Amino acid sequence: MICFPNAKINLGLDIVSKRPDGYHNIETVFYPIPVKDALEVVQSNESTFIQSGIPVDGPAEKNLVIKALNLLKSQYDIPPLEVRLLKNIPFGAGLGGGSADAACMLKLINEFCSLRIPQEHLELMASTLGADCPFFIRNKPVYASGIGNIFEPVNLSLQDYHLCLIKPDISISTPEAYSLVKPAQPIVSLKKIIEMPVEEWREVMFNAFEKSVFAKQPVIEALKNALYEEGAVYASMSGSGSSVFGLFKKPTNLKDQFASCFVWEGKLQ
Ligand SMILES: C[C@](O)(CO)[C@H](O)COP(=O)(O)OP(=O)(O)OC[C@H]1O[C@@H](n2ccc(N)nc2=O)[C@H](O)[C@@H]1O
Ligand SMILES: Nc1ncnc2c1ncn2[C@@H]1O[C@H](COP(=O)(O)OP(=O)(O)OP(=O)(O)O)[C@@H](O)[C@H]1O
Repeated sequence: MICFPNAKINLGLDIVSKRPDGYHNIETVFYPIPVKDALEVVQSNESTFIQSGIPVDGPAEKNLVIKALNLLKSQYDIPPLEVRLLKNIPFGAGLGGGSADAACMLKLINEFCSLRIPQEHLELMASTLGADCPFFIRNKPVYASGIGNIFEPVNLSLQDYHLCLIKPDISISTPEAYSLVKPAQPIVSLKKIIEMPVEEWREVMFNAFEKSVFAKQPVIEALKNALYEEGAVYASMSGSGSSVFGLFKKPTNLKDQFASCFVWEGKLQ
């Protein structure tokens, strides 16, 4: 059985407060994007893990896919499986690729082994694997609060827009990015801002990580500015970086211009 874990972008992100557990309450809008890994499970005599594409550092048991499998194994009877992961989504990018893989693994095994775990329970299990993980169980545009795990539907479709996503050869550590931001209650909630026309987002919507990440890595800010110069209606860093994205009314062809970066261009769904 095979599935294709997709990445996300954050449309706006406020870091509202620091919690006693060290995490931060945030508000953001998650939007799924069609940049995808491939994840396959096959019944086997022994448990194996084969990883290809962009190499993920560390041993198999540290991979979020295997962490998700081991979490299920601790609660359910799962036969030995061969797991294959083809990694295309860059990490250290703010695209939630590892979380997407973990959430897809939970859903895949739920189906493959007919475990019948309800969605709410899958979301709870996912939240133990990472703050971004529960979103990928739903994988629909949502307004998120809490640590990014409390969801409300948003009436938002970007199907008419073309996405240009650029990840420079820089990785950002998520804990470090959080530690550099002073939390603040937003003046206007993102819940209201997201209802405005996309053309107005540039003036009112922002990602609270940008200021400190741009100060440390000015290249990322330069990429965002370049997207506006190319005609983006809205451009932003995603999550804690280092990727930036632009929403365009027309298809873009910027691969050659940013040849040293990972670039993905295509229509949103
Ligand atoms: C930046 C975002 O991608 C925005 O969607 C997420 O908030 C990050 O989510 P994630 O990578 O799944 O985060 P986790 O793997 O759970 O946490 C990594 C580290 O990030 C920090 N962290 C994460 C999420 C959050 N709401 N507050 C935090 O302070 C914590 O230091 C934590 O130890
Ligand atoms: N399946 C996986 N895919 C990607 N990274 C993984 C995976 N499993 C474990 N990791 C580890 O997670 C780290 C990447 O996490 P990180 O949070 O920086 O990346 P991200 O997927 O871009 O998400 P974020 O949106 O939180 O930035 C990698 O350095 C790697 O060691």
